[in-house]
Amino acid sequence: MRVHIVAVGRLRAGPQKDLIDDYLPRFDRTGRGLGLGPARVIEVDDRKGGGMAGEADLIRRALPGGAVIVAMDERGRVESSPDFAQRLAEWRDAGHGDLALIIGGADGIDSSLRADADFALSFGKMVWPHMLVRVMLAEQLYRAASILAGAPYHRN
Ligand SMILES: C[S@@+](CC[C@H](N)C(=O)[O-])C[C@H]1O[C@@H](n2cnc3c(N)ncnc32)[C@H](O)[C@@H]1O
Repeated sequence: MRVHIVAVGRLRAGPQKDLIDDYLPRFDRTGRGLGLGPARVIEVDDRKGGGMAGEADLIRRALPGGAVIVAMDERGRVESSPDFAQRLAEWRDAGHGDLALIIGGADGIDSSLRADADFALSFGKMVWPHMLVRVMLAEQLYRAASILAGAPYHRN
């Protein structure tokens, strides 16, 4: 199952990009034997100032057809890392070829797009900066693959 992190804004070179460039290849390597990956980041940038609706349009166009759609949303469901790993495995086992995880911009994800998502995943009730959510998601994907592979990265 290919993984697409669809995110608003451009991430410049720096520590956050370095972490993503570390975690996603680790996810790819660990997930390869599990039918997970590769993972990539698709950045969308609404330069025309269309607000959340404009961003939602760009995001919709970037979504692979038939993908499971997950909205990253502080109002969504909080899960343990093992539960998230199990959820990925269930989507994979159900035969889904693509998983898209959407991270909104400063104003969040347009309500119509949130309503269309198959699942809303929360990293807790606090609102995090979207660039940090990218890093956290990349790490949780790697952690999930490690859990499913029985690798020692995750310790309870
Ligand atoms: C700065 S936040 C925008 C928050 C905005 N107030 C809203 O109503 O969605 C940017 C994006 O980061 C992600 N995000 C921020 N905090 C999150 C959390 N606790 N759990 C999951 N995603 C989060 C969401 O995708 C959100 O759209």
